[in-house]
Amino acid sequence: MKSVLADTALKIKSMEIRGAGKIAREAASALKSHAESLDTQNSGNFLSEMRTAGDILLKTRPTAVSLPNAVNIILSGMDGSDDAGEIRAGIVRRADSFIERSNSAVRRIGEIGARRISDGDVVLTHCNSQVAIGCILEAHRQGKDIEVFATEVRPRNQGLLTIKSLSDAGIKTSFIVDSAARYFMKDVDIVVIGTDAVTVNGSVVNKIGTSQIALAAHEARTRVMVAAETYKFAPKTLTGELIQIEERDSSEVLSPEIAAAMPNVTVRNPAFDITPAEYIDLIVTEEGAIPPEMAYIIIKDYLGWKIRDFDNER
Ligand SMILES: O=P(O)(O)OC[C@H]1O[C@H](OP(=O)(O)O)[C@H](O)[C@@H]1O
Repeated sequence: MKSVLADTALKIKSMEIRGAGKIAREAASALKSHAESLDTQNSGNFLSEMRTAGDILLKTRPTAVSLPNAVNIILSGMDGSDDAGEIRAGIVRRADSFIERSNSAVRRIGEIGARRISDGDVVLTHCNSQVAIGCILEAHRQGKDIEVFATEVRPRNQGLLTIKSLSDAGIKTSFIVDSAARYFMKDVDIVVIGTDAVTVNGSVVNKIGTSQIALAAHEARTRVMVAAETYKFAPKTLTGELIQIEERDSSEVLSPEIAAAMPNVTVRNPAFDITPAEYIDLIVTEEGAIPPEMAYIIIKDYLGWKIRDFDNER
């Protein structure tokens, strides 16, 4: 039988488990199960098994920083004890607390973000972000009469998940192809999106196509609001490290049979792009709404990362 950890890693890689927040919570849960399943009493073996488990999860998808942040939160502090039982209990405690804090952050962001959506607004969203949709659903729940444009999100069509949630909630929704975003931007009051990573300079890494939408929004003077739990802020960008943009398999875009007939064609399939801070009005976190320029403060003062924390990684 496959272990929960191996199963979760596989599901994250294949995108059966997807969405930056969910990836982080499922990784936390898998680390907890793994810790509970290890029957070794030797603390050295226990630590090394857990570090290997963390590495397996980290190798699944490279962009969403919620994943390394979750792994780091759960595995940090393991070295403080030489009692395997105590280490296990610490991991279980931190995993439970991470999952609880994540769920409550999603709810809190929904409440804060909904205040920025007014009665009568037309909202555009891209991809399938639980937190971004949470803001839209909460605005609707408050009785605001809103309408949504939701993009298709080629090649994985996450837009289908989004329109299902919006439709189930009774929200009037227009489903559009990704390339129609600029065409409709004149009708949109606010773009509401999620993120996989926020860098120290306030850039937002999100599903491919986001930066084009933000550019069109900027041109049309339409506001862009990003919903982001604080564990989506990328500490290593403090050291100048860049976020790795995942490039997924070409078969997601073009079937191998069709591709085989065109040997001179290469499919490029980046899953994310980067939207600079100047195209973003506001980032809504569970700690409140902030301008993107405050990302540095979130990473350094709120999350408590210091540049010397990375000294031994040089
Ligand atoms: O955490 P939440 O807000 O749900 O999702 C955040 C982001 O994660 C998704 O990535 P993918 O579909 O896993 O590649 C999308 O880019 C989405 O905007």
